[in-house]
Amino acid sequence: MSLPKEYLTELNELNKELHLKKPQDVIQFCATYFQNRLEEQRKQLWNLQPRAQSIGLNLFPSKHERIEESSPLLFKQPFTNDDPHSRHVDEDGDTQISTDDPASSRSGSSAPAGGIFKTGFEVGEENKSFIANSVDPSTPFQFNTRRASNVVQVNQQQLQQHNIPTTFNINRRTSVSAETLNPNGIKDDWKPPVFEKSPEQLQRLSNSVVKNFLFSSLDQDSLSTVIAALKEVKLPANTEVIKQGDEGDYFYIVEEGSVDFYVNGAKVNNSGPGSSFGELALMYNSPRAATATAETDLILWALDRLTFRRILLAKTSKKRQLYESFLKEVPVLNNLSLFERSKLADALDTEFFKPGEVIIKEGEVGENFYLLSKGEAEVSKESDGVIAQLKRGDYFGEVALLNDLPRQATVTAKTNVEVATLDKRGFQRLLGPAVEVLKRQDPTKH
Ligand SMILES: Nc1ncnc2c1ncn2[C@@H]1O[C@@H]2COP(=O)(O)O[C@H]2[C@H]1O
Ligand SMILES: Nc1ncnc2c1ncn2[C@@H]1O[C@@H]2COP(=O)(O)O[C@H]2[C@H]1O
Repeated sequence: MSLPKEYLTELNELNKELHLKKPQDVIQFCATYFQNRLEEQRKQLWNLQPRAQSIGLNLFPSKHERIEESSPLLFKQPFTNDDPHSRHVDEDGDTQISTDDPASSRSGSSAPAGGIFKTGFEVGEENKSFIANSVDPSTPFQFNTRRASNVVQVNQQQLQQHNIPTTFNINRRTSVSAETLNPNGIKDDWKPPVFEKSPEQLQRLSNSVVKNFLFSSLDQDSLSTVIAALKEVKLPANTEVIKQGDEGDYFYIVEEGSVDFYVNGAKVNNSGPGSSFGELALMYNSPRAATATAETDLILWALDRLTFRRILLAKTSKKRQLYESFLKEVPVLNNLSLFERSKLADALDTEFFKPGEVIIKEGEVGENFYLLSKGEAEVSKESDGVIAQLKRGDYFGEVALLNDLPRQATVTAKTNVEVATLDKRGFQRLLGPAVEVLKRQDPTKH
């Protein structure tokens, strides 16, 4: 009998990790590995809550929701007394299920978090009788909702339609502890991993990986931390390194070989030595945006999610963070994918203008495209006077670049103005589907 695909995926991932880390205590390793997977999944589920709510589901029933005697405990993690899925008795003696809202702090049990296996497999007396009741994950999907009558049947098609992964055991009650959802998703007692490296590996790292642009802005301490946390991964050609839709675990830098990227089965990209990939899911806590497959044998350096977020992301992608939310507000960029938007953010520069300053002058050669991020500006023509007003989220300077013409109008700051600028090359390469929209909306043709 063959196992369901999701099980095989989990086991393959574990296998990959075992090969990478070759732990001495295999059982402890597997236990910790699955504990971390579980936390990640719950977090992912939390991110899906808005989408689930849009189809009438609540993945996080209220913390104080009473258990109906007839309702079974939907998922059991039998390792700690502090199990967020367990029943516990609250001050006024009521039995409750703890489904802590991840946005609020951990509450309920006063027992210290046991942590997997730290308690020697203690199972709270209260919990024991429920373990047997855990729902078989192979049963049809059921979400428990907040409503009284309570169980909503959701078929796989509906989940897929709304892009909610069907791979996890949706039958369980989910909980994300506050610990896993602090702003960076980083535990306070977090310590970066350290992978010992031979002089030969260090030499290779200093010849190649450290030259990746992401490392250039790291101070010496951060650089040492990241280098220690990198682990070498050698993979044969045709290996799937990342699968579209999966959760993000590692960020990769290519030392040798080349990688193909596929979105919905179509090849969209290829990258070689010195490049990096796998950052999007880690930055945005989103599912993997593409499948990455080894075109040739590969030597990669992998950086775990937490070190990536805490060190690399914190120090290097200020610009992405700065522009991330603004770019979402720009109507003309609505159709850009997350990938396109973040590449665009990387390429933007910021310029400031005082009231009355000319940003673009009619008749001059056009070099930049502009997105107005702060303030107000006006467009005028010598022949017609003021013809348009611009505010946050508006763009200008596209006409000259699209048509290879001199500037068709003057743009002047009315207040203090901040603009994000994109040079001609970036304009041609990075605006993707937005270019068609810009052409359609050409103000000189209306
Ligand atoms: N066109 C593309 N769209 C999305 N991701 C891409 C593309 N080309 C390369 N990638 C990389 O593929 C990675 C897949 O995992 P992530 O979504 O974490 O990050 C993604 C990017 O680093
Ligand atoms: N009616 C208009 N005619 C010309 N340019 C306009 C008009 N309205 C807005 N603009 C913007 O003003 C910009 C001046 O520089 P560009 O010609 O490159 O691109 C132009 C447009 O982005």
